[in-house]
Amino acid sequence: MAVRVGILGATGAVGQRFIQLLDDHPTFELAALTASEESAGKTYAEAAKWRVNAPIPDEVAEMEVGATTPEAVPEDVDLLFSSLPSGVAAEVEPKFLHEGYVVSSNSSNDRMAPDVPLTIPEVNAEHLDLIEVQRDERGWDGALVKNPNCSTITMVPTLAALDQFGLEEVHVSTLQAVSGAGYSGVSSMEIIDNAIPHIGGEEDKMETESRKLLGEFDGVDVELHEMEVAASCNRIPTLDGHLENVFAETEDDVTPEEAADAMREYPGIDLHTAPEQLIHVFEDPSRPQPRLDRERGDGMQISAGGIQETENGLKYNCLAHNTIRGAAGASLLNGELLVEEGWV
Ligand SMILES: NC(=O)C1=CN([C@@H]2O[C@H](COP(=O)(O)OP(=O)(O)OC[C@H]3O[C@@H](n4cnc5c(N)ncnc54)[C@H](OP(=O)(O)O)[C@@H]3O)[C@@H](O)[C@H]2O)C=CC1
Ligand SMILES: N[C@@H](CC(=O)OP(=O)(O)O)C(=O)O
Repeated sequence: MAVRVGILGATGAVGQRFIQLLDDHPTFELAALTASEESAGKTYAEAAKWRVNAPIPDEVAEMEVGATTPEAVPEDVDLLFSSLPSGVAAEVEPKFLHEGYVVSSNSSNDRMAPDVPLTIPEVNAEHLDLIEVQRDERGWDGALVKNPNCSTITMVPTLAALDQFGLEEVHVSTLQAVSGAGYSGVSSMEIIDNAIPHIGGEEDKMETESRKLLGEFDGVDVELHEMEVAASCNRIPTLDGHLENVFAETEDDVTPEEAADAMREYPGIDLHTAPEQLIHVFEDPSRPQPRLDRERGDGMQISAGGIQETENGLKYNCLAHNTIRGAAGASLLNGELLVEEGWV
């Protein structure tokens, strides 16, 4: 049976990716679109500055955009995807949760809240049971689930694969695409012929969210993973696809071959939007590259390569599409997991 879904913040860059990914989805039927007061009342085609390189699906172009309030969303909508600016989401999402909506959110507010599941379905699906705790503590009939930050989600599946060797310390340096900052986030004069060695708040997100994602859930709390994570985040002039250089220290000795096997064999999940193989490992040390590899698995696969031994562990590179696996695709996959596990 079809699951009726809506998108909060549907006109934005991530909202547009949701629309692209929901087109022809086998179970999700798009039934509501919301945005700011400025867009409310317009058709989607009038309200959205469409920038995806495929046309707006015909049936979506003519849909009316509503205000981002529970009253503007039909009651029979089962699941909401949220891609609002985090300040707006912090104010608005709780209103929907009080009204009983289940919200799969990409916005960064509440990701580290102890009673909010922060999930990558292939990595820590069991954290979803935090919803019980959340409902008890907040009195919500609905449920709030978050996906991690785009740079975090690029690295964490590779770390999950290496955790069997005892992760102790992780250093990561990122080369992040401009789409991560949104359409007007970085001006062309700032970024062409340049690199910017600072992205506000990003390093802290990578250092904390990764430890929650790999943390142990005991049925009540998530105990953060003990590894130390230090991140350095940089913006470079690519359009999509975050590339990261990771240095991982492990308790046990691990060869590059063992690490590559662990990544290749890390299990995927049987959900519509999930790639068949979660991590693709390149032998060619010059891969992965953003332009060549970001679309692998329809933008949902993680790529890794250049795995080498260091004194205390390994170094390697990884890459993912930041607005698909790192944003809309991540929320969509969490939505599919919520349905699969019976929360919707
Ligand atoms: N993981 C990643 O790579 C990325 C994550 N993100 C995160 O996703 C979220 C959305 O980002 P992005 O799509 O780039 O943002 P945009 O600015 O492109 O879109 C924001 C959306 O929110 C709506 N909106 C803005 N203000 C309000 C308001 N006061 N009330 C209701 N709706 C409002 C906008 O509507 P309107 O068109 O009417 O203004 C629009 O639909 C952010 O939290 C961002 O940090 C973003 C990019 C990439
Ligand atoms: N900060 C990310 C994008 C982003 O918006 O992240 P978050 O979902 O944590 O707000 C980038 O610039 O590439």
